[in-house]
Amino acid sequence: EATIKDVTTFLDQAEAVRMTDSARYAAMLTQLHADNPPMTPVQRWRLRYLDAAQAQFLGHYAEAEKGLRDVIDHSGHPGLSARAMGMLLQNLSTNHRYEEMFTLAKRGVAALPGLKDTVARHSLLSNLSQATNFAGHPEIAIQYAQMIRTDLLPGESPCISMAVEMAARYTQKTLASDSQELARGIEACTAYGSPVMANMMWLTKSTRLIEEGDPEAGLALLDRIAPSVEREGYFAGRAALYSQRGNAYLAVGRYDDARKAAQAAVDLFKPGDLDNFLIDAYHVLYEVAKREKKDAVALIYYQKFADQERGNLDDLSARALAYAAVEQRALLQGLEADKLTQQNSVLKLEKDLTARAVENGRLYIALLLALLGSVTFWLYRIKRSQLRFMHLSHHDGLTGVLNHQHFMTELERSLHDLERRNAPACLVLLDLDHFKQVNDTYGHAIGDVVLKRATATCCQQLRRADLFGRLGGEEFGILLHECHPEQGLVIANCIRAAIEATPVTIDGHVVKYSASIGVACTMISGYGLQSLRREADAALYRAKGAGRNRVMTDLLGDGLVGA
Ligand SMILES: Nc1nc2c(ncn2[C@@H]2O[C@H](COP(=O)(O)OP(=O)(O)OP(=O)(O)O)[C@@H](O)[C@H]2O)c(=O)[nH]1
Repeated sequence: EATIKDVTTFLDQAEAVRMTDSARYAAMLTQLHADNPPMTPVQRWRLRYLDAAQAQFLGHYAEAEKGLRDVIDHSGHPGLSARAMGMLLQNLSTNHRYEEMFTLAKRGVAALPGLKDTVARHSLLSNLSQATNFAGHPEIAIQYAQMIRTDLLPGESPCISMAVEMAARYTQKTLASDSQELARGIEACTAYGSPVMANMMWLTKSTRLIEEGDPEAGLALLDRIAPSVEREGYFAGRAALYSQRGNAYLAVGRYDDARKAAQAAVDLFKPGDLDNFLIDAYHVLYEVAKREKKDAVALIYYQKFADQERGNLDDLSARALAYAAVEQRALLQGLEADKLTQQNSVLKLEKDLTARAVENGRLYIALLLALLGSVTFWLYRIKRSQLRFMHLSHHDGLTGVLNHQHFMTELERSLHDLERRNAPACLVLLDLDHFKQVNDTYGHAIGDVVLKRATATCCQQLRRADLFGRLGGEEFGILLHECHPEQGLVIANCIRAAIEATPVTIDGHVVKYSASIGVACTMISGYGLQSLRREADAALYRAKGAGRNRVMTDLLGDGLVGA
């Protein structure tokens, strides 16, 4: 043996002879393991697959299954995994694990569309074809087989597709021994160099010949292919060869040969095995024993034959049931998926609706808040303008103190209040002196400034509780709360002095001015508004008359304070 130079090439070569030269294939695998050259992960997975294939070929099913499942689940190589699936289908079928087999077949069908590797595709399709044929659906098996043929590249052999199609046609009972397709299939596989598959079709042909009533021709054919079947060592081929021979010998009356052939078939199997070929073999053994009048032996073989046939019938229905179960499950899963999608869309709709309701709710709240805000704002503005109007209607526009009307109203209210509490107060009337002259000399605008300044000066002398108002023109009124006449006189004089001491300076002009003040107090003139006002007016009049810039009161004895 030459040393392995390129592992991939070596693996390719091994795979190429797998179906055509079993012995060489086995030798190549042995060499690869012995040399153990360095390998890439993909090369290792290929070897794992090829080892599993060999284990399966030799009937070591558990070992084969382990390797194949490993490749399917862990190689991460779609082509290799598809081929492993195909081989595992055969494995499971041989071991009557039909539900697992059809479940795997479903997985294979699902993997088909994404499978670019044509070799892997064809391998998977051919195994799917065999699996469905086995399940009693040869019509679907034929379709899978034909899918391979329409997919063939120029120069590629139709051998495999023909072989699986012929198997399905046999199940369908639409195949005659002299069928053109069968002849073409045998031709294709012979040309392809696959004696294993050519032999299986030869065996189908011999079966049909015997069934059609020509056991001589069947026997001749079996004798012709026997060396090749033996050489290839394919288990199913040998079992078919021996049991067919048994049938043919029985049909031509060569009982001894028939018994030997049938026994050879039985010997291939282990006790407890169930197989189609065993039905035929035991049937032959029973018939031979019966014809040789060995009744006890015949009875034993009849029992075996009956067991096999019943087992086979059970197996047939088990396959059909398993197939149906897997189909049903797939259908159910589809329905479940549909239902889930529907439920999901309903849930989504509900979620959308809820979200929208929440959104709407939020919008309403926002609108309400905005409305409330604007109402509050408007209320505030209305209130503010109301207050402003009130202020405007109660105060003098130029000086900011109470206007005449409001001063009089407040004065009356205060006097009532003071009277009730028996508290003293003084009414002060103040009139700027010769104000006409100020206006005439400096103009009206400066007259206004003087009025404002005089007001501000007065305010500085007053307490919070005191009332201060402009009675008109340059005349002002002040109510001094909680104030005795002597106090009133002092405060009035302070105001007068402050006004005199605070001239207005405008554009370099110093505008001097003064005020005359009349004071009337409740302790002398009483709480009556009219009398108090009258007395204060009289005092003011007296102040003017006495030369202005002075304070006069209603005090008896006319105690006057001059400037
Ligand atoms: N600048 C200005 N002048 C005013 C205002 N209201 C009244 N007057 C003026 O105040 C002057 C009042 O003059 P009179 O009543 O003759 O008295 P007076 O000149 O102050 O003389 P006596 O009161 O006798 O000292 C008038 O010339 C009015 O036009 C005002 O709001 N602004």
